[in-house]
Amino acid sequence: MTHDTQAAEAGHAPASAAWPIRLDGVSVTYPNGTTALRDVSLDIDAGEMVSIVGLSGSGKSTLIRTINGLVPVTAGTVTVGPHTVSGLHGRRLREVRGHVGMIFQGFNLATRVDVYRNTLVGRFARAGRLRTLLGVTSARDREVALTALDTVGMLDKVWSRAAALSGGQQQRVAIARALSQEPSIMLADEPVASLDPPTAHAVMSELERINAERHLTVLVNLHLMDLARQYTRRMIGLRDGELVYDGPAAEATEADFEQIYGRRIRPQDRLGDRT
Ligand SMILES: Nc1ncnc2c1ncn2[C@@H]1O[C@H](COP(=O)(O)OP(=O)(O)OP(=O)(O)O)[C@@H](O)[C@H]1O
Repeated sequence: MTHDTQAAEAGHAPASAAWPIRLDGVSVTYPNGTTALRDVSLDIDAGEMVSIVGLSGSGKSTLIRTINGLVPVTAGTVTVGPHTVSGLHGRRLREVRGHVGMIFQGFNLATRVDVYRNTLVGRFARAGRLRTLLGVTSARDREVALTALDTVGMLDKVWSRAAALSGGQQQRVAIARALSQEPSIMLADEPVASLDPPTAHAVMSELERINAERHLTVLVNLHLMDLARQYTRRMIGLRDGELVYDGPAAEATEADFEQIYGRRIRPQDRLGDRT
């Protein structure tokens, strides 16, 4: 009997397998007329960890948000695993989102609530409306949430209020919340932009480890190219909504930097190396 069959027989959803991501000719124009993505096509394999770099306003957030349907596409198609996201609405879109974990620059935790309950929220991402409304959790929900906290080294803070944690600790809890979903894809929108350099490295290392250990597809927006080089093998560069680089991060040259950022590299473009 497989692990998944055992899990299904025990009455709970099996852990998810990683999903690939495909964008095919995707353009996004917001209702105010701003075009944020222009004819972007890319393929990300299941289990890959890929960074997206570019200046503020280049379209990084928009790209990531098309993947879980937070931003509708104007043209083209977005496919995640077996689902075409573009065109989905309502319950079917919510179902797909349940498989996509998301981490934000500002952590988005309920700061007055303890770490445990913040993490358990991830378990409701794939639950029915009634169970979510009633807030009913199973023994497995509690176990998955606590395991996720253990994975990111936050188990000893389980009863702390989120507001009492440092930025780096809050981002770890946000990662644990996303892991509690047992996601097939993890999207991270500038996850380290609010953190000091050592903490930024620690959080990036965490994402790198989760990608390797769980074989989870990870897509991470970064505005600093040196972080992309240090933590991801493949880097995508956006400039004014256009894909201008897609290749090995380590091999990106100063000329590639200029192509993506439209200017020469400056000292403030580097966070510094991991220790
Ligand atoms: N909801 C929105 N309505 C209208 N325009 C938007 C909206 N969201 C983003 N934009 C515009 O779309 C373009 C791309 O923005 P986006 O946030 O995707 O870029 P980004 O590279 O993630 O930048 P940042 O790091 O500053 O968020 C910008 O010109 C931005 O002003």
